[in-house]
Amino acid sequence: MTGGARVAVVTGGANGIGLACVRRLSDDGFTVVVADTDAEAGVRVTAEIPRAEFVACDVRVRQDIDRVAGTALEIGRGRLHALVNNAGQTARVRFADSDETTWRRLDVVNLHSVFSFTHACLAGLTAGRGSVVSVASVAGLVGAEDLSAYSSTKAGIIALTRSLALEHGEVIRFDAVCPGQIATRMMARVQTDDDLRTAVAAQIPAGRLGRPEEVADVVAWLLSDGAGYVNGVAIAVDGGESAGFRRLKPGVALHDHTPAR
Ligand SMILES: NC(=O)C1=CN([C@@H]2O[C@H](COP(=O)(O)OP(=O)(O)OC[C@H]3O[C@@H](n4cnc5c(N)ncnc54)[C@H](O)[C@@H]3O)[C@@H](O)[C@H]2O)C=CC1
Ligand SMILES: O=Cc1ccc(S(=O)(=O)O)cc1
Repeated sequence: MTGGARVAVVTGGANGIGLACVRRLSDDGFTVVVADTDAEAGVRVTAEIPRAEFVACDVRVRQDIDRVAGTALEIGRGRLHALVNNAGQTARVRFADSDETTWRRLDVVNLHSVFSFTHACLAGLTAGRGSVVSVASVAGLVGAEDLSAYSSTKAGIIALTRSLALEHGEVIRFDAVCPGQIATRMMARVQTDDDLRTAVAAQIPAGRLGRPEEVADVVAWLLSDGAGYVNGVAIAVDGGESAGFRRLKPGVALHDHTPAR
């Protein structure tokens, strides 16, 4: 890169995984524009993290998105180097009990926002030969019981990522990360309920929930020159949870083993 600041935009960057990405990208020398609805946390981010600038933004609102893109392009003098589409919400509900409102909310916040933000930033990313990482989920790689609306939006993010990699691969790289169970407020119940946490940890080969910083490390790598030939991938960051079936209990196999004769 020649001259000027390297500029990144992180949506949902005021808390959780997004906040860890903002910290990490700031450490890597980026000026980071943080787009989030949480103004209280956003003000803290600006005060505490060098080169971080908060812009109040609801990712459902196109005018808000254009304001964020405008701020980033002003800082980067027309060039944008990184976009992290991270803002997301969840809804835990049986499919039979789910309703239009829930499906529309998750569709607009989780998936449509990736279209809107990427579209608003496309010219700047082209000028800056930038890269985009979108935060999907392992729930978008496999299914997830009681999370049908959520997992559908995350599968959509992965398909959109791959399609954009095909359309723009000579200039912009598009990748996705697929976190497993990460200790943020989205996972508040798992963190406060000891029995639940033990049960969840038993499903994960790593034996524990992930940390937001462990997702941010992979996001930062995907945005770096070290990943310059990586495009259109969806990387699970899940302690091995999506690798396959586990034993039900330590020492108890999933099936009886009948030795071959
Ligand atoms: N925590 C986990 O275990 C996992 C999280 N993810 C994904 O990671 C991303 C980040 O999640 P977490 O950090 O866990 O959640 P979080 O709830 O800690 O943080 C989400 C951030 O997004 C912001 N946000 C929500 N709706 C917004 C909107 N309409 N406009 C602007 N900002 C908005 C919130 O204010 C918050 O700052 C989400 O896309 C989530 O689906 C994926 C897999 C697992
Ligand atoms: O992406 C993984 C994920 C996200 C949310 C939830 S829940 O809504 O807290 O159950 C579970 C897994």
